[in-house]
Amino acid sequence: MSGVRFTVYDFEEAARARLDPVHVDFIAGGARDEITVRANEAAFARLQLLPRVLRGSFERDVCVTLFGGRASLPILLSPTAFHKLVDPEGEAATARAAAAAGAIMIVSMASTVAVGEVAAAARAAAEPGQAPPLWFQLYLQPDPGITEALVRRAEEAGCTALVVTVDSPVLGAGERNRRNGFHDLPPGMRCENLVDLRDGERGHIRQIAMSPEFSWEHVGRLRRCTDLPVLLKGVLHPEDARLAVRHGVDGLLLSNHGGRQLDTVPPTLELLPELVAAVAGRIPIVLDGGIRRGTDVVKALALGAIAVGIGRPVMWALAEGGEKGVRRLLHLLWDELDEALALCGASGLADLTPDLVRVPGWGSAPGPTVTPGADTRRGGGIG
Ligand SMILES: Cc1cc2nc3c(=O)[nH]c(=O)nc-3n(C[C@H](O)[C@H](O)[C@H](O)COP(=O)(O)O)c2cc1C
Ligand SMILES: O=C(O)C(=O)c1ccccc1
Repeated sequence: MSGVRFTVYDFEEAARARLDPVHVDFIAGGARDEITVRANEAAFARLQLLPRVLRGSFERDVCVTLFGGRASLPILLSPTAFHKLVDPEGEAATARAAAAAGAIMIVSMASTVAVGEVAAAARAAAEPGQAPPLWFQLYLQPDPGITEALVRRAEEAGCTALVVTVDSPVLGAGERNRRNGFHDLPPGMRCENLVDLRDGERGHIRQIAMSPEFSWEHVGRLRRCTDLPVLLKGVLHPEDARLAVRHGVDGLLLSNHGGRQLDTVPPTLELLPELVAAVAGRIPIVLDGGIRRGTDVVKALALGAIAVGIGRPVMWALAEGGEKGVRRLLHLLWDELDEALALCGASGLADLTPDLVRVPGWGSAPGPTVTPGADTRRGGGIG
C-alpha cells in the first residue's frame, strides 16, 4: 500500500498527498507567521556535531528510564489531538505502534479515542507485562471538577504520568484553520475523554476550555490531587522552570507547542542549556519541537535533555500507513539514532555530552552552562 519511507520527510510527503488539504494545514500549521515553526528545525540544522573516535562503541543501548518506567528509545510521542482525522482507528493505532516499539506515548486530552481504550490497545500490542508507559496530557479546566475527573480517568487507564500544558492560556495556531473554516471535528469524531464530563458542545473543536485564569496555585492543587508524576509542558522562561521545581513539579516538557502558540518564541533547542542550568539536575527535561533526525535527538540529549518528543512526524506517519506507518517511523528514527551514536563514538545516552555539539564558526558547546573545552578531559587525558 505504501512505498519505502527512508526519512521522516518521506512520511510527510506521502501524508500530504493522501490527506484533505484542510487537515494538512491543521497539522503543519503554526501560529501567525510561523516563524517559530521554522526556527525549531533550523536550530538543529545550525548546531554542529563533533564526534569522538575509537571509543569502542560496538554495542549500543538507547533505552531510557523515566519516572521508573522503561522505554526502548528516548523518543516520546508528544501529545497530538485528533488522530482519527488521519486514520480511522486513531489513537488506538498510534498506541499499538508505540507499544510495539517500546516508546512512551503521551495521550492528548483531545484524543478521538478515550484514554482507557488507548491504554487497552497499547497493552494488547506489547509483549505480556511489557507495555511501555502511557502518559496523559491535559489542559487545566476552569471547573476543577472536570480537571479532577480527567486525572481520575487517566489514572484508571493506567497512565503513569500527567503532562499539563501551560502554554495555551488562549488557543493559538488559528490562521490557517480560520482561512479554511476548520473549526469542528467531522461528524462521528469527538474528544472522547470529555464525553459525559459536561453536556452540550460535543464534537466541537473548542469543547476543551483554554483559559488565561490559571496560576501556580492551580499547579499546586493538581499536584496534591494525584500521586502521579506531574510534568509541565510549555515552560520556556528559566525563572518559570525554577518556579516549577519549587511547586513540586516532577519534570518539564520543554516545548513551544511546535510553534503553534506564541509566535517568535525561540526554538526549544536554543533554550535548553538555560533551562538545564535553571533546574540544575533536580528534575528531568524532555524537549520537543523540530526533531526530524537521529542527529537531532543526539544534539538535544547532548545538551541535557533526558529524552525528546515528536509531534507532526507521528501524524504524518499515521496518515501515511496507520499503525504500520507509525511503527516504521519509530523504527526509522531508532535506526538513525543508533547510527548517530555509533558515528559519535557513543555506546549509550550517557555518552552524549555537551562537548559533542558546537555552534558554527569558532564555537564551543553552546549555552551558558558550558565552559569552552570543559569536557575535553572527560575520561582522563593521555598525559
Ligand atoms: C496536529 C497537532 C496537534 C497537537 N495537539 C496537542 C495537544 O492536544 N496537546 C498538546 O499539549 N500539544 C499538542 N500539540 C503540540 C505537540 O505536543 C508538540 O509540542 C509539537 O508538535 C512538537 O513539535 P513538532 O511537531 O515539530 O515535533 C499538537 C501539535 C500538532 C502538530
Ligand atoms: O492544535 C494544537 O496544537 C492543539 O494543541 C489542540 C488542542 C486541542 C484541540 C485541538 C488542537
